[in-house]
Amino acid sequence: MNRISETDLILNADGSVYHLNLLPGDVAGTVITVGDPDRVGEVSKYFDHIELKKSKREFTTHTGTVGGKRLTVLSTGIGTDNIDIVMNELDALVNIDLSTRQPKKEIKSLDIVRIGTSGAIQADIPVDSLLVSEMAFGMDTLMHYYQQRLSAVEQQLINEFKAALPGIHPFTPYVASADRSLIGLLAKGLPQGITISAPGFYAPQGREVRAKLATAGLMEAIQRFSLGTQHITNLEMETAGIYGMASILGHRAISFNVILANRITQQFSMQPQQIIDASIRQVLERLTVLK
Ligand SMILES: O=P(O)(O)O[C@H]1O[C@H](CO)[C@@H](O)[C@H]1O
Ligand SMILES: O=c1cc[nH]c(=O)[nH]1
Repeated sequence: MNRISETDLILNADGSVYHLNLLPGDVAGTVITVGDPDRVGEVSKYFDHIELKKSKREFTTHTGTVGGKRLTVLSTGIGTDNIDIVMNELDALVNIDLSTRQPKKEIKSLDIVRIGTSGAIQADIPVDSLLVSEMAFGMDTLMHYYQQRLSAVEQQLINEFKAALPGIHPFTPYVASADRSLIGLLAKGLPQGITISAPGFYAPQGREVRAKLATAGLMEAIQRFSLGTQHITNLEMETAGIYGMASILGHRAISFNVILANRITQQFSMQPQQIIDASIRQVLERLTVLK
């Protein structure tokens, strides 16, 4: 195997990975990702013990333990361009020998659990509820730059999307899925859906403030889209990238969406911080089943 060069994988002077600023021992086998750096402390305040706090740019990391289980919570910032960095650098921390710059013989699989906020696009999904992304459409371009092997269902989803929105959506999205075993372990009793990870918060999620939307009817067409009985349930900005990168690198990923807005009923949560806090507690409780 070729040595990975100094410009393909950049390390800081202390040997830490370039953006996350972390060393291999800093990361637990289960990593909770959140978008907002301020949410990292909102998760780690429930840790019994915090062993590490590091920060660089939008990437804040706390590692500690809850009930004897070691956990890392890490902020990704907004968008899948950051997810490209987070997933590659997390993977390098566990699967590349940073001194020899060679991939390790035994490849390790991380459990990556996103706790993010999201807007629902079906009227019957209540504001303040928690929803798990079973699959996700990436409306950005990240996974088009990687070799991605699609399952039959993922390919069908792309085909159906192209057929249902001809000339309405400007390009073909990519699709990626949650890890089935994590869905089985962590999602019991929660609604599941198909998430759209959008490359922006405003027009890419159908919001018109002053700048005009290029395509009338795009959000309505997305809302109507179905694969059998499944619909697109919600919009956010990272899940498809996390699922796509986890799948090609051999990690398990699952994304929990705290529904703060319903775009159809035009409601926004009256108590977002309390709802996010309750969701964090619920997800931490669910994580106790992981080894
Ligand atoms: O609450 P987080 O995790 O940041 O997630 C959602 O909120 C941000 C937009 O406000 C985007 O990152 C979107 O995915
Ligand atoms: O509507 C929403 C709410 C949270 N995050 C998003 O990306 N969209």
